[in-house]
Amino acid sequence: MENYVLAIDQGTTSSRAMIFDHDGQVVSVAQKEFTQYFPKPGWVEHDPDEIWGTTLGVIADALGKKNIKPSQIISIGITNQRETTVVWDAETGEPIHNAIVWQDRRTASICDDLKEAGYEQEIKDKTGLVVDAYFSGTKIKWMLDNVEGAREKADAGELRFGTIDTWLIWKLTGGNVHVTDYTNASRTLIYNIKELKWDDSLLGYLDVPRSMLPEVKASSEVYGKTVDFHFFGEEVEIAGIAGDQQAATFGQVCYEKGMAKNTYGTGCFMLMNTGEEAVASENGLLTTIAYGIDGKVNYALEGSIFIAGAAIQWLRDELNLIDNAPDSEYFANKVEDTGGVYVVPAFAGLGAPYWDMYARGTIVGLTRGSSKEHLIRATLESIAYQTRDVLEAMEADSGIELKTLRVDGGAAMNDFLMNFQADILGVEVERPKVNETTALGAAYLAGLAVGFWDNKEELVAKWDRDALFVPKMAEEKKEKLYAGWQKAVERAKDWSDE
Ligand SMILES: Nc1ncnc2c1ncn2[C@@H]1O[C@H](COP(=O)(O)OP(=O)(O)O)[C@@H](O)[C@H]1O
Ligand SMILES: O=P(O)(O)OC[C@H](O)CO
Repeated sequence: MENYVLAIDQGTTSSRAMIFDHDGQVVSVAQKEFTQYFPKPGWVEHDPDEIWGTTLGVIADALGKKNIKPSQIISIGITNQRETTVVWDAETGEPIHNAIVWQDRRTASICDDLKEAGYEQEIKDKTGLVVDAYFSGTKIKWMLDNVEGAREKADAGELRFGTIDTWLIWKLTGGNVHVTDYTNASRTLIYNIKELKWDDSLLGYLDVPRSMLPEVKASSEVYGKTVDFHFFGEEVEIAGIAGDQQAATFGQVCYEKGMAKNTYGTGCFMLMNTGEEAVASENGLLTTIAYGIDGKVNYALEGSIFIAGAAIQWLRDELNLIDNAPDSEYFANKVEDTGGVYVVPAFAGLGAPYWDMYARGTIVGLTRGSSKEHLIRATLESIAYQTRDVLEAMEADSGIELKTLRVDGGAAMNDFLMNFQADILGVEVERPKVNETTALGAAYLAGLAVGFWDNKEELVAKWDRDALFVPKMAEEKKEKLYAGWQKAVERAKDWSDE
């Protein structure tokens, strides 16, 4: 009977299970959306139990659809929305609060306090991150300070913290294993990415007790086994962990220094492998761990864009301009251009390279003739412009001029967007046949750990191109359009005073 690797891809809006064969092809997939809670403007929460429930559900569905027995699953890889923070009671396993999601802005004032106290440079030097509400550290502090009794319990060693990988592994192993990997730890604001350890000074600044923290491991090794009860009678090894953007980098086989990928999902995240060197950014990017495998750690420069595909969901759900995301391509193609309209989707502030927690969404350039089609096209184009902002920073920081950008994720299926992306970057854009590179990367990590695949070279040979988008736009037009975008961004900055 054939063996497979199971990848669990726990994303911002849905949980997915994907089963891969030895060729790296998707054999079965199941997906379930879950509830997004917006208790106040700028706040975003998930229910950790619903995340767990949907995860178990999609595993069962993916197996059931193709009649695959759990005994055929050789190992499990986990990849996850990053930074999203869960704190639970070690004894009961009950979360003390909803998960605070990466997009949540409630801790902006904690970040301001850290900056005022003069910790910004030290935090950047140690963690590779900027001080922003995006990362887990301030979210942990908020929970300990605001949930009744939490601080006392944390001080007594009775609470556990985890990003979503850690939470799922805790549940899958029946509360036996409390781990994370380098990539997820590197998003917390409390982990020293050069010394590879939780940092006592940073923990002190945020009042986070060390007893809450998971053990940090490589991205590809056996962490533990599922308990029988949850995994339908089988104990299966959990053998891969990576944050979703790092997993996509691994699935896109960007193993060489200078290779980069951009994933167009809820947000948009470009990562460039910088090899074994942690390159400090001078231009508003993050330095992060790409993966840790075979006793070595590879670093990446990252440009994190908070809102990309989510802006298309906004067109669909809030403005009711389209019935589904792919329709955006149809409407965008009905007009020659946006008629001068720019949409800056700073719904959750602006991430790289601006890092403005107080920016908010803006539409500029409207005239009496502006139409639904113009607005839809401008929203799609905003994803490409944000990517150019990040690419410029990345080329400046790395000194590497990118020839080709590998793309993936839901919105990378939009050919209009990919053509415009190539045009506005002046760089070729290539899309692989397996667009689910996030899950694929997690599967590769889990498969390598148990010998299902031998080495990275074997994986490189499996990468196959679906489409190549070549830049065609005249230089002058490209730069004029981009200058308009930069002007629009200025209008979105520093808007909210909450
Ligand atoms: N054809 C499309 N054109 C534009 N956006 C799309 C298209 N298909 C999906 N999307 C957007 O991509 C996102 C889903 O991509 P996915 O990779 O599943 O994201 P995530 O893992 O963040 O949930 C949604 O925000 C959706 O609006
Ligand atoms: O769930 P995604 O794919 O939108 O990814 C979210 C990122 O990990 C946030 O850092």
